[in-house]
Amino acid sequence: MNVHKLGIRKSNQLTTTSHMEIFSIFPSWLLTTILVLFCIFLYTLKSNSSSMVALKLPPNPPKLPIIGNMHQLLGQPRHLAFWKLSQEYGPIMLLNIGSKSCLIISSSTMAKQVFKDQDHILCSRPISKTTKRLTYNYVDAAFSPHSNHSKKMRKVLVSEFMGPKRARVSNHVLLTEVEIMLRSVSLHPSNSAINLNELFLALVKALICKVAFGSSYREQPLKGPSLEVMLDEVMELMNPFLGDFFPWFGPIFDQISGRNHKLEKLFSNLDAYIQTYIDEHHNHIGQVYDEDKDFLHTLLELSSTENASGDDRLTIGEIKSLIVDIFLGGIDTTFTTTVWAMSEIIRSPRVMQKVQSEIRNCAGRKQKIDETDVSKMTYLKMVVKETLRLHPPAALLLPHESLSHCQVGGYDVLPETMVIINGWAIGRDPSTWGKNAAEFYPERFENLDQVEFRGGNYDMVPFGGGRRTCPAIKTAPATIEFIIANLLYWYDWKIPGGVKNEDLDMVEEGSLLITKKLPLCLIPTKHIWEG
Ligand code: HEM
Repeated sequence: MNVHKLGIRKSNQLTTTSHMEIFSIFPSWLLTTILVLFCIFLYTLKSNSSSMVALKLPPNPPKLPIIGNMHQLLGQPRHLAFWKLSQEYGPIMLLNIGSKSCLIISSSTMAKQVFKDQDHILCSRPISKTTKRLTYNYVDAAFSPHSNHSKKMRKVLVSEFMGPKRARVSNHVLLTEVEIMLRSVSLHPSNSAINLNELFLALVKALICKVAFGSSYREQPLKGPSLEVMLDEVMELMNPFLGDFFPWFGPIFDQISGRNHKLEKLFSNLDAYIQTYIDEHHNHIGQVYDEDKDFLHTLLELSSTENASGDDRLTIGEIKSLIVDIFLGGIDTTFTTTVWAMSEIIRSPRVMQKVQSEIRNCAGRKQKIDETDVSKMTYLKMVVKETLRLHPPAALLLPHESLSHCQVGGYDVLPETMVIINGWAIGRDPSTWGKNAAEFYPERFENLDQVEFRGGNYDMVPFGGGRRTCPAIKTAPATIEFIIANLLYWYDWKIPGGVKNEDLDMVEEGSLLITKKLPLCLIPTKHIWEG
């Protein structure tokens, strides 16, 4: 009994002592803090798990462990794979590709919510190994995640490359390059086909580079690969690296497969290409009149302490990244659309006849067509619009990314979700465009004045939308109209080999940029005016 009592007492004593010891080691305020923090932790855990339960995520096709939905995208162009899935799962879907969640948008209603209602949240860009490297670690305008810096760079690009200051030069360069193109057509052996892909690529490349580098631009670089070779490599490397989606094992495969090495080599070639122009411009910068300054001159001025201060001053990396932006954003998109436009026109004798007579009537008999003539060519504008509806060169635009949690179409979208807008599917949606959605029919725009590239309804989105809209939304169509107007004014065109117009091959190729698989080769005949 005593022993028992003693035992109890002893154990009580022990307990009391150990409490005392704890209190002596940890002061009471610390223990209280730990207790409060623990309660907050439990509460957060509970509220997180209850909000997880309450989340309403978009429809998600069945997925496999580790790779997620990747197997559903293999072996076909991505815009087609997404479109097929959307037929089953709807205009908003959530796919998992490795570690990334991707929201796939396939209707104008959903696109409107992304570009308008939630634009402030869905305006960022996902990071990837290729874009990070080619943009000098995201100091550019086009591919950087949303930030004050990316906004600043977009402003510089828009005002200095596309703004009114540069418009005069751009127009002059366009006129000159179109003349060069027409001369090369006139020198072509008669009755033989011209490869219009080559013709348009040379024109657009010269146009962008002459506005960027001025008269120092050379068609072939002094050393290293040509710009078009580098652009082809960019397109290949823009396809995601495994490491972008599978951070645990992907980087090893990227290393073994040689993709990392390819990217490094491409970057160093592209960097050297731009550096040559920077060196040349540095050598002459004091000797150039204001009116002769090209884009690169202006950027270099903005990098000097005399002309810019603090945050406004550009670094050499920032300058190079803006040049990369206009190369990647401007050349292939414009030249590919011109090829599609000319292909659709030649395929339909009705459209050809109508657009050609408009062009010839509006311009009348003259030596040169100018911008004012083209501004009157309403049917030609519809033809270019219809081309961009059916063949948006960037079928999936550029991916966006969510900055924080938001809702689209009543579904929850979590932070850091990649948002892919299927511009190709939106432009061909029969619920918007009717039964003849897949047909090339420019007249559909006659009564649809409100369907602008960036109209209120997002029925077609070849230039994207919201704050990341393509800054060339007005200038690029005007350039294409001008090229087509000139080709059709001076020449009549036919397909070689007796192929019927409607049988012209229109097979698509590519995943980021959807090009015509076979080059467009046509025979020109100089137009003879009657009387
Ligand atoms: C037919 C020609 C063109 C088409 C169809 C086109 C299409 C696009 C598309 C779909 C985007 C992504 C928009 C988004 O994320 O929502 C984009 C962005 C961009 N484009 Fe274009 N583009 C064309 C011509 C050009 C040209 C000529 C340039 C410059 C010389 C250019 C520069 C850019 C830039 C800098 C961006 C990034 C804008 C940003 O993220 O803020 N594009 N373009």
